[in-house]
Amino acid sequence: MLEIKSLTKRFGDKTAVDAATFTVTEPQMIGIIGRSGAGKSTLLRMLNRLNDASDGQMLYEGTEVTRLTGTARRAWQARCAMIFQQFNLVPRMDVVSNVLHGTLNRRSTFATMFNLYPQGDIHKAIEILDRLGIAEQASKRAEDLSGGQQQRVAIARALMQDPAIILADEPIASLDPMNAQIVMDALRRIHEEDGRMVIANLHTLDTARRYCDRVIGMRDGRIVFDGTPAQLTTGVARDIYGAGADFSEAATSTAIETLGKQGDLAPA
Ligand SMILES: Nc1ncnc2c1ncn2[C@@H]1O[C@H](COP(=O)(O)OP(=O)(O)OP(=O)(O)O)[C@@H](O)[C@H]1O
Repeated sequence: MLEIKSLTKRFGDKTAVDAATFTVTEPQMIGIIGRSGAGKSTLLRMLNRLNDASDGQMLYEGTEVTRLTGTARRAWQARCAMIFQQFNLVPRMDVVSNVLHGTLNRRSTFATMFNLYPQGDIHKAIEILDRLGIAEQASKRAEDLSGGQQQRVAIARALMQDPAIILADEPIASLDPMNAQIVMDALRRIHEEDGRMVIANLHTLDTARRYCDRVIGMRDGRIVFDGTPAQLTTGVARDIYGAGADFSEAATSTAIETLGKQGDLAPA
């Protein structure tokens, strides 16, 4: 169980996240939506302990994550792996080595210096790449892959840590609609098949509706909606985005929906 209690982040006199409070009792796939600057990335970065909270608490299975330091903090960062909009791979390194980087925090400095990976880890990395449909890219340099393939490598690197939670910060914002769908499908499958919690910042409403069990809406640092996609009416969405009567859901939509409607790809 993940409990977030009044989690707050201030940068100077700017409150980026203002007393965020929510509980996740079972592994769900959660989408966080809101306009640019609403505090979505800051919230995710606090969950992963990349940013320290200014106030509030976060507990996972009863442990106060907000207080962890040193090795315990790094162990937490492995339990909740993070993926980013820009993939954050090492561009000139081959795909499988990028994936094996996901094991860095449990390897000795010596092994890291000489790029020594246990055979078991190499097999595991290939298996994960295979599961994500990109095993044949294993020996290529990361920079030679498409954006969608690179994001799947980043997901594979996250899975190497066997995380309980995957945090995804705008995972499809740089992708074309087809690759966006492939990446979201992969995250959904990982959630369903492995029972991992997925919390994703999404810049489009339709993606959150389509893939998530639960949607959290943020506005000006505060959580202003927490419910199911069905409860996310156009009126609620208008409030979250702080839009006027002329608000159109299409304005927050990527072409994923359009693609689905055209019947080019089966809906997830
Ligand atoms: N390191 C920082 N220093 C100062 N202010 C920051 C910092 N990081 C974020 N902020 C501010 O905090 C607020 C929330 O930013 P955040 O990036 O969390 O929003 P967001 O909802 O993820 O937006 P976007 O979708 O554009 O990334 C913004 O006003 C931003 O300018």
